[in-house]
Parts: sequence; C-alpha cells; structure tokens
Amino acid sequence: MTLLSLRPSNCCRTVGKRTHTYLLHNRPRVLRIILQTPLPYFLQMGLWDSFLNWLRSLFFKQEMELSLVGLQDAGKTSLVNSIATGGYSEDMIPTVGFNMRKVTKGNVTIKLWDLGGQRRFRSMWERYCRGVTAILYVVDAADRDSIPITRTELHDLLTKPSLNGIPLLVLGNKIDKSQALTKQALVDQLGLDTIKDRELCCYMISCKESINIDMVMDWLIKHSKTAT
Ligand SMILES: Nc1nc2c(ncn2[C@@H]2O[C@H](COP(=O)(O)OP(=O)(O)OP(=O)(O)O)[C@@H](O)[C@H]2O)c(=O)[nH]1
Ligand SMILES: [Mg+2]
Repeated sequence: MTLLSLRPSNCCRTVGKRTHTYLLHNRPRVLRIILQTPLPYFLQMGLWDSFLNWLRSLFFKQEMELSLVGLQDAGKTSLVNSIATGGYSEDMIPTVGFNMRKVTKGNVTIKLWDLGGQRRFRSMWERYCRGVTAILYVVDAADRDSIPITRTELHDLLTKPSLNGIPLLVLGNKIDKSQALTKQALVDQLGLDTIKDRELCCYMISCKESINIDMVMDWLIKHSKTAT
C-alpha cells in the first residue's frame, strides 16, 4: 500500500466508511507503513539538489547579477558600498543613470547594477532588471511619505512580462532612525502579500549601522549559481 492511497480524501472517495474504520482500527500498522515509505521523490530531489549546490559552492566559482532599484535617497549606493567594503558615508552623490560594480566575496562574484532612483531614471529600471539573478528593491523605511510612491513603482515594475519570476529581495533601509516602519508595517504598506508570482523575501536593514547586511549577503550567496 502506498502513502498516497492512505490519504483520507483518496480513500474516502473510493471506499468511504470502510476505509475510515480500517484506518481507525489499524493505526499502528498505518503509522508503520507511513514511516517505512520512502520520502516522496520530489523531496528527495530537493535535498539532493541542495546538497549538490552546497558541494559545488565549495569547489567552483559562483556568480550572480543583481539590480538595485528603489526611489532616490533610499540607500541603494550605500548598500553597494556596504556589501563591497563595509564603508558608509553621509555624503552621497545621487546616482545619475546607473553604475556597475563587481564585488567578489569568497568564491562568489556579484555584478551589481546600481540604478538611479530619481523619476527621470525609473523608466530604465526594467531594462537593467532583465535576466538578472535577483532584483533588490531598496526602500527608505523611515520616509513614511514616500511609501505610496515606492509601492506603485514596485508593482508597476513587477507587471513587466520580461521580469516574470525573477526573485525579489525587498530591503527596508534606515532602521537606525526612530521613525522607521516595522517589518510588518512595511510588508503591509507595500502590499508584498499580494505578490505571488515569484520568490520574495523582505529584510529590515541599516547601511549606516551595518544591521542585517550579513543576512542580505547570506541570501545573495544562497541564490548564486555555478559560473559557466
Ligand atoms: N540614517 C541612515 N541614512 C542612510 C542609510 N543608508 C543610506 N543613508 C543615507 O541616505 C542618503 C542617500 O543614500 P544613497 O545611497 O545615495 O541613496 P540612493 O538610493 O543611491 O539614491 P539615488 O542614487 O539618488 O537613487 C545618504 O545621505 C546616505 O548617507 C541608513 O541605513 N541610515
Ligand atoms: Mg545611488
């Protein structure tokens, strides 16, 4: 007997009450069958793939390409600096157009497209997000007035068919400021729960105080791919 045929919905549909009675009176046997049944194939494959990826990451070069988008002043360039050198400066020049930076961490090479967040540059976000490993959407979590605009820009970007399925990492920056939103408030106000068509993760960070930058790095490394 397979695990599948023991599922009540299957059983009940075919033999109904008799199966139910069988399950009730043979609980130890049913439990034994469940425990002895090999893991479902897809689960075995998932574990095997993860193990192989981990093994590969030890010996082979990994790479990834990311685009950082978000409104002006959100802290995208500061995040690039934080990832690259751990440095931070209050004196930042707004990004004009875009900057490309390559950062190597261990055996992972990350190509970062740091895009300008001013309105006049937003129309090019989509072009620079095409084909990337992940999109990093940076939000100034302390600038509550800007949240409705950043929400609209994010959802507009995600409607582009060329960006279908690209994983999204939303970063609520500037949590060192007292007025910063909580993670739950940011998730709610950005409508992140409505995004169902891709892998999505949200962290609250501070480039200034280097808070949770290690979590961002872990996420990035986990999503890197073996270089071809
Ligand atoms: N308090 C605080 N300020 C930050 C933090 N991160 C960045 N800033 C400041 O926010 C301002 C804007 O930072 P940038 O990194 O230039 O922002 P950006 O998103 O690249 O802006 P554009 O290039 O115009 O799109 C700078 O004065 C930074 O010092 C942070 O974690 N906390
Ligand atoms: Mg910038």
